[in-house]
Amino acid sequence: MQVKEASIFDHMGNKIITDDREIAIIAKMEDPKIAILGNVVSDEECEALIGLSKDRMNRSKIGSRHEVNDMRTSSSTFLPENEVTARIEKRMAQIMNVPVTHGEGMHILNYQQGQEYKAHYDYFRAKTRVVNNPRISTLVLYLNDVEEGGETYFPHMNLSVSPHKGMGVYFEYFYSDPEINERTLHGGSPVTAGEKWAATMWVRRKQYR
Ligand SMILES: O=C(O)CCC(=O)C(=O)O
Ligand SMILES: [Fe+2]
Repeated sequence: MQVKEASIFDHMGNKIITDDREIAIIAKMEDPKIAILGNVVSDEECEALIGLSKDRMNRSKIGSRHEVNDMRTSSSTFLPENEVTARIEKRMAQIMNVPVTHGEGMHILNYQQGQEYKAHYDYFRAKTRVVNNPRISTLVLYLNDVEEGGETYFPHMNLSVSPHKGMGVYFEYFYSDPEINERTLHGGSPVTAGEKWAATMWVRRKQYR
């Protein structure tokens, strides 16, 4: 008998009620669970996060050697904790149904026209050693309306999520069936007009901070 694997994102109904905001569940799919969410952050919060990031952006680094790579041409920064980031991280943790201390913090991404993040996995695929505290889930928030392009796409799922200010996409990849995890391959399509601002929270299985 095929037993359906459990999701941590076990919200029922059309909305998620957090301490300070009602989040809309716009769409979801299973195996892997992917959910499109609305009303995650207010316009003011989006603008505050962009404002806090503007002077901190660095060319994104990826991988354990932290090399600049064509995989990710965007700029990014981890925001230090303050009142705004703490409030939003707490909300993101409630949406993701995990303790906030399991989150890596809020990672802000900026894509200028032509920039992209090629298809990748958010989980670590160490072949030589077991990962002690693996990543299990991701929530990407869109902080502005992108004129054209900049979708988050999942090539194995034939799914592409358009970036709209205040909305987000959740997905998880801790399934015991590796094939399900591999379906979370995703990327940020090139921005073809305008720019894109996004905030990512990656969550670990155990406490991280
Ligand atoms: O920018 C996006 O749409 C995707 C971002 C992403 O994949 C990540 O931050 O891990
Ligand atoms: Fe990612």
